[in-house]
Amino acid sequence: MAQAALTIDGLSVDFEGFKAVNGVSMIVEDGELRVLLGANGAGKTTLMDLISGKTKSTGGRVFVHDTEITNWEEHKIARAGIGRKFQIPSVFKELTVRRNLEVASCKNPGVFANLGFGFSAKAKIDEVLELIGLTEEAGQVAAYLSHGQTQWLELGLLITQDPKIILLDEPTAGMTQAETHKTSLIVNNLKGRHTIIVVEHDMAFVREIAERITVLHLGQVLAEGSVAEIENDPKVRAAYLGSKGIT
Ligand SMILES: Nc1ncnc2c1ncn2[C@@H]1O[C@H](COP(=O)(O)OP(=O)(O)OP(=O)(O)O)[C@@H](O)[C@H]1O
Repeated sequence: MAQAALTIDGLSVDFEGFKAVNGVSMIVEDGELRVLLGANGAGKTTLMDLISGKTKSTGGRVFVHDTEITNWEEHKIARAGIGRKFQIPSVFKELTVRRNLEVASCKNPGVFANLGFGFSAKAKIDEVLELIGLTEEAGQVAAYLSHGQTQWLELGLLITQDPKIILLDEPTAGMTQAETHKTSLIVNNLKGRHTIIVVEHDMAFVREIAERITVLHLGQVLAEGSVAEIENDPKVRAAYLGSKGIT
């Protein structure tokens, strides 16, 4: 049976009486890709903030595998294996794509020490370049990348650090249709290699990547299931975008 990578148990946060996340429980298995859906204000970003330690919870618990990380400091949670990609990229614009990945790999020498220096480190970076679809741009200075390419490089920086769990906040925000499609190919390639939680509004993208979806509504879990189950769930249709359902 698959092992739980992330266990969230009754997680809550109270902002001066307002419960933005209210008793959320969910289990994400090793290698699973989980999509978090919900209307504006449902609590998705706050839940990601609670998992990554940006916001401290007022109730409930979070575990990475068997380690409880509830309300640890953000950097300690990152070290425990939770990597988060924000919409605002943190790439070094003056460095090439490959150099950016090399710098990121130095932040986690353990991964590369295991592989040995030199050829193996290069091979690992080549593998990441391939995964994020930037092999041809390896020698290009990051400043000249398109918005989509910059986002993929940012994802590459995260992968290079080998987190146990990757949190992606709206990875296709601001992307063209073609870039969104390529992002779905990249995310699909990551399936099974990494445990990933994606917050996303774009249903066309969600249909391309989703296995299991958790729907949040008013800070609580409203439903959990496959794309088809979620799209046909009357509770979800009623709560999400009024009576029009998910579009
Ligand atoms: N620090 C805070 N103090 C008070 N209220 C907050 C705080 N952070 C978030 N909220 C409120 O909590 C609710 C959930 O917000 P959150 O940003 O998590 O929703 P979301 O599902 O990510 O929405 P969106 O899709 O619009 O990003 C909102 O009503 C928001 O105004």
